[in-house]
Amino acid sequence: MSSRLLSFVGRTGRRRLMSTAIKLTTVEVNDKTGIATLTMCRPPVNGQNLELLLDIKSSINEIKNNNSRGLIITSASPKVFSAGLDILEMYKPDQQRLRAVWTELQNVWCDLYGISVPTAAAINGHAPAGGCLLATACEYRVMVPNCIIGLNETQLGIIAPKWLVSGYLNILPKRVAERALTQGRLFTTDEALQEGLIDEIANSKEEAVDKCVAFIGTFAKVNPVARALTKQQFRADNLRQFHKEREQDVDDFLSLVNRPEVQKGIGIYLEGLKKKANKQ
Ligand SMILES: CCCCCCCCCCCC/C=C/CC(=O)SCCNC(=O)CCNC(=O)[C@H](O)C(C)(C)COP(=O)(O)OP(=O)(O)OC[C@H]1O[C@@H](n2cnc3c(N)ncnc32)[C@H](O)[C@@H]1OP(=O)(O)O
Repeated sequence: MSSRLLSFVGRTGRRRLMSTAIKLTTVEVNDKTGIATLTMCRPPVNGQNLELLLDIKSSINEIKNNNSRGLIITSASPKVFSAGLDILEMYKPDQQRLRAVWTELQNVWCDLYGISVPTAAAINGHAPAGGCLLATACEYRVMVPNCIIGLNETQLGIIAPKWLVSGYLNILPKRVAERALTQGRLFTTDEALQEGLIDEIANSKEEAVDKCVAFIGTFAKVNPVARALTKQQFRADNLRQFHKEREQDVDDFLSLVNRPEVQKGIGIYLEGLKKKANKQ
């Protein structure tokens, strides 16, 4: 939850500042289906800063505890599912906050990847890097046309750690994954469908959500405990490996981000993003 200062004029005519908590995610449970929709609401691109990651984690936990029959993750932004980590968190960073950001990204991934209920991503816009991470942690993906999805880290001169890649490897044949990762390839919606990175295309967010609901509905007659244990069996090795390496992974991330040449690269990358946005 992020807190913001709201200014208002009170009865005395004096301006007051009030700190309010603003949630960057919402959870809506459909009474009929019992399926929870987790929506990311951090405009313009759902950049994953510390507060968004904390809110995603708390929403996943809420869904774990409210007996929902499934989880759909989507975005309130009209064009972007999530642009991945908020690059501003990595530029001239506060060290403690940077550590917390990466730790919370890890937490979000392992909570979403490991949750027992069926999960699906209604990818209603672009999903590079950390956006792709969220989508590939789910069991099913439906995407709108003319968008991009993929792990582009090598294009940025950085290496995606093993746990970040493991969702990819669950979905894509090893050969396709290796090539895509070494190229830092971003797939168009059509390419993603062709390679199996997404399961279906939908013409709108609503249709994408409906298709996710239909996927989760395929488990209606399956014993939920048997389903959950089977899912766990498939995912346990990746999670075990992740828990072994997670602390080292945070240290590696910090030392990478703090390198002067990486800081310089991030600065240039941010400038490029801003220039591109200003041209539009
Ligand atoms: C050497 C450089 C490296 C940079 C990272 C180094 C980190 C090292 C650590 C290793 C860790 C490995 C794991 C990383 C996981 C990640 O998630 S890294 C994040 C990678 N994400 C991206 O590369 C996506 C960049 N964004 C885009 O490609 C596009 O914005 C979009 C396709 C998602 C959407 O396009 P569009 O709808 O046209 O919006 P824009 O006009 O581009 O953007 C609007 C607005 O948002 C700002 N913005 C976009 N993405 C980010 C972001 N990830 N973080 C922060 N801000 C972002 C963009 O600058 C615009 O802002 P203004 O309107 O100009 O203020």
